[in-house]
Amino acid sequence: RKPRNFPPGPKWLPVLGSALAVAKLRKQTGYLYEATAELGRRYGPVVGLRVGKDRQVVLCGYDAMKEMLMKDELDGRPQGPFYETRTWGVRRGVLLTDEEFWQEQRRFILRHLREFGFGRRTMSELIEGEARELVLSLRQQVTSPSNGGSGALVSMHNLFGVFVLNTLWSMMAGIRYSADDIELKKLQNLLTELFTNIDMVGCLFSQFPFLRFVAPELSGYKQFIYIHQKVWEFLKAELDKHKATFKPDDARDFMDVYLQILNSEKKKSSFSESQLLAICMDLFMAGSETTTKSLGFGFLYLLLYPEVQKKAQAEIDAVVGRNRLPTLNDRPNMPYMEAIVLESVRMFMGRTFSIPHRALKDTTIQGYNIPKDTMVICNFHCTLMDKTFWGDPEAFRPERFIDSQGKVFIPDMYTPFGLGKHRCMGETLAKSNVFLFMSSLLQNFNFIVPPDTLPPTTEGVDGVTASPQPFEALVTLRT
Ligand code: HEM
Repeated sequence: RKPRNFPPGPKWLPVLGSALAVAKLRKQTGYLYEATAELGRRYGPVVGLRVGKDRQVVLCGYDAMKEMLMKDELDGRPQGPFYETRTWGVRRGVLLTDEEFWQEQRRFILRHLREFGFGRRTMSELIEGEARELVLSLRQQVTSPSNGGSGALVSMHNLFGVFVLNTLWSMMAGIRYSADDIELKKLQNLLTELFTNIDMVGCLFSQFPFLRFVAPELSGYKQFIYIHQKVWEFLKAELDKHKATFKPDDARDFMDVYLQILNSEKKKSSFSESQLLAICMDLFMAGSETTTKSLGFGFLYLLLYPEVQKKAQAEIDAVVGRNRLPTLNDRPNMPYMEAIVLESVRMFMGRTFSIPHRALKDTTIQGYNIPKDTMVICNFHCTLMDKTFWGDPEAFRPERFIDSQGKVFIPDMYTPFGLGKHRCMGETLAKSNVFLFMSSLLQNFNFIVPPDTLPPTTEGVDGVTASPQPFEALVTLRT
């Protein structure tokens, strides 16, 4: 039964709820974000759904999103097998936990990651180092005699993964992976596969939990467990190495600081070894896929909009020159590059949702009743790709973020990192990564659509977060 004054939406059928209506629209439009945006056009900016056991509210407008993100009683995260199985039966980590447990852990992570550079000068140096490695590795490919020294065909959508992860992992665990690390590559491929097969609102086995037992493979349960086990084993091996070399008075990275707390008598009950592994898993997942895909979409559009590439290169030449790589200190003087970063993230997040929230008690959004335990999620497509607001949302036009004085201007409607207390913890790191990786590459190389091939499609691959479809660029050295 629909609760009284619940947000409007498609009819609820027994057992399935509105699952069929959503699935039909998804088939027609190709994407879950498009399907729910269509429901927003039909029913208004607050759409009420039931998918299997889950009561879901999808927000399709800025006012509704802002109201939700700023309300404490909507700061919960969903519960159920999907959110518990990933950490072996109890919700742990920081991405999908709530209330006191989450507050304590979020505060601790932010405070201590800062000690190792997060948001500080050391972080810029780390990213600059990774950008340098990326440029060197691409230069080797481009100038390789096997390519006749005249450029190389480079697979762009997965070029950045390891370099992006290294900027976070150096602070978390003091580790820098090589771009050819087979184990890490395997793990990243598994994660990409997982992210393609589930949605931000869950998947078949989370909405119809009995399917775990009757159709473990078909419902995605088996794959979900397998991939989480692999990630867990990978992180556990790193933790074991840390424990073997741990010195109580000499914390080398975040893992060590956490181990210090675990060894101390004063530790609070939310701290445990499995919580440390869950934090690592959350940051691993939240930190690398998002930034990598923003870079992927960014370069895809730079291929499609060569004039944007030229304008960016002119700014880089004027501010940085060619004798050194860009640094974060150059950023205030490079509004066009900054605008390209904002536009790349818009193109990525405009194809996806926020992380789901949960009502901690009965409340309202835009006058509709939201009963306790309802899942509430923002459809960022409706704000970041809103035609009425942006005019030409499908176009890659960094100029939209530059005001008449040539300064960067960010409208309120631009909220790809969320708002309120759950706001993304990695916003500064992510934007700095995209800025330095893009500007360092554009300073040194030209990226064009390979001759005799069609330009890459802007159609993404649906999933938890959208990815660009695999595409290649012909990369040549700038002369
Ligand atoms: C372009 C890159 C990124 C985008 C667009 C992005 C976006 C978001 C969004 C929309 C949320 C959800 C806010 C909410 O639930 O209300 C979030 C949460 C989060 N992000 Fe990011 N993110 C990015 C990169 C990163 C990076 C690099 C990290 C690594 C430190 C990170 C760590 C997190 C964490 C831990 C949360 C959960 C925060 C909480 O619930 O308290 N993100 N992010």
